[in-house]
Amino acid sequence: MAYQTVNPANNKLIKEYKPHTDADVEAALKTADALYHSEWAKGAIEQRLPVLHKLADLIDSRSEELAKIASQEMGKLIEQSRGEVKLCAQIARYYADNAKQFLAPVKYKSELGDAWVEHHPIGVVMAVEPWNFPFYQLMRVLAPNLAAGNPVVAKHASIVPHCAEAFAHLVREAGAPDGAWTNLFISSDQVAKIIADPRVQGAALTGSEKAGSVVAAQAAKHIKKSTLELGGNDVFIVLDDADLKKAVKIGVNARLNNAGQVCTAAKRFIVHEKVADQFLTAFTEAFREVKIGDPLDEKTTLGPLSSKDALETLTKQVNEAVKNGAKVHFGGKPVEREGNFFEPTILTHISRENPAYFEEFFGPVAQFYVVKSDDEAVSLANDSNYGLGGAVFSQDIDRAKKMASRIETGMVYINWLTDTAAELPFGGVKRSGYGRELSDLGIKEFVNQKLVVVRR
Ligand SMILES: NC(=O)C1=CN([C@@H]2O[C@H](COP(=O)(O)OP(=O)(O)OC[C@H]3O[C@@H](n4cnc5c(N)ncnc54)[C@H](O)[C@@H]3O)[C@@H](O)[C@H]2O)C=CC1
Ligand SMILES: CCCCCC(=O)O
Repeated sequence: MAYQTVNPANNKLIKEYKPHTDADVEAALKTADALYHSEWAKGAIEQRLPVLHKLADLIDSRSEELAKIASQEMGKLIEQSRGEVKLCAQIARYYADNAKQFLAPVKYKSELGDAWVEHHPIGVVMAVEPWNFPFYQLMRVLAPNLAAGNPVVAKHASIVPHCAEAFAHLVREAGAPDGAWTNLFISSDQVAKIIADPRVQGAALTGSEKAGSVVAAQAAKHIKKSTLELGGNDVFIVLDDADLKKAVKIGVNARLNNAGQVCTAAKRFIVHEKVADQFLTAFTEAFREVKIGDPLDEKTTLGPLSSKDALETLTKQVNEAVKNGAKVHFGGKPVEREGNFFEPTILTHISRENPAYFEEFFGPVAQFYVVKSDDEAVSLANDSNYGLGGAVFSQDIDRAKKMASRIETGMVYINWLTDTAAELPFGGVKRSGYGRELSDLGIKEFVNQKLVVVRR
């Protein structure tokens, strides 16, 4: 796979990056493994945390430059890229401030004696990351593992090499030793070899089910732990007592943010029949007002998809959905202009026999369903192979909480879109993957939770 920066707003090639050789990979593993066996990784956590504080400060001081790199490389609106960069600094600071407490020994009451669990790094971790949040996806792995003492070798998506390199430079400039984070422009086969290498103890992947299944199988084959953050087909449920104006505003953002290329984007809009027409009218009006354009233009509200492939995939999916009976209520096709732009789209009348019913649309395409009851909303929500996030809108919080508990996903937001924050666990169930990133849960995914007992 060629590592290239191509501007998705005009498909102009900006830069090609030289792939890393097997010798480069060996050198990276050697350095990372040596670091793991050093005092820096195995010793007191206090020596590692200042790097995260410094990294956060560096990111803040270069936020505009970093935001531009992301927008130019994968098409995210410049304001949303600024938000992503800010979030990365927050994640770095969060672990700098909290990791020591998260990894402190935990006492256990036992007849056997004084007992406690210590938390130790396990070794080099392989990170395989996607293009949709080109900095956030890297920081989600770096911050907890650097705090814990696990060196990371990272393979980023081939369409965001500039982001990958900029991130690696920032980590080094923040004072991280050689081997703490190594970016590798490598192939899938080289990833497989790294995962098989005895110096590597775990694999973290965010991306498609296909990639997740392959990487997790490789890790399992070598008895190594993996975490998977995969696709989603998240619901956005609007009950008959919802604040409709709020639900529409948040719903539009939940579908169109990052041109809809978010694993936790609202994808299936499930609306109570009593308010369905009102909601759909307002939702459609909001889609009509979208301003399609260059993501670097502050006035743009819908940018391009990340690549030509992504546009082709989405176009095929929508055409297939219509062929199988879905109705295009709004939009429905690529925009006639240079770049990878797709119209904000609303599909209705999707029957369970339509393959689209079970598919994730990784773009600005909303599926719209009408239900008669809460039970029907829940069973429709759970009739999915995915289980990542979801949102419930109702002014009766108890009613919404009951529904949230019944939805089979890893995250549910009430009267808000499925969001993310350093202090909140992120992850799903079913074919959306397993494991959690961020929060106190994320830092324990790749540590040895070692029991020590002193016999009285
Ligand atoms: N959960 C999430 O946050 C994301 C999910 N996705 C899902 O992935 C789909 C396609 O997006 P892509 O970025 O193309 O995802 P992808 O799964 O193809 O790529 C994600 C990462 O995995 C790597 N990869 C792919 N196949 C691999 C293999 N066999 N061995 C090792 N590494 C491999 C890619 O190079 C990239 O670094 C989207 O439609 C969406 O469903 C994409 C981005 C983010
Ligand atoms: C703002 C939500 C971040 C989701 C990251 C993802 O698509 O994996």
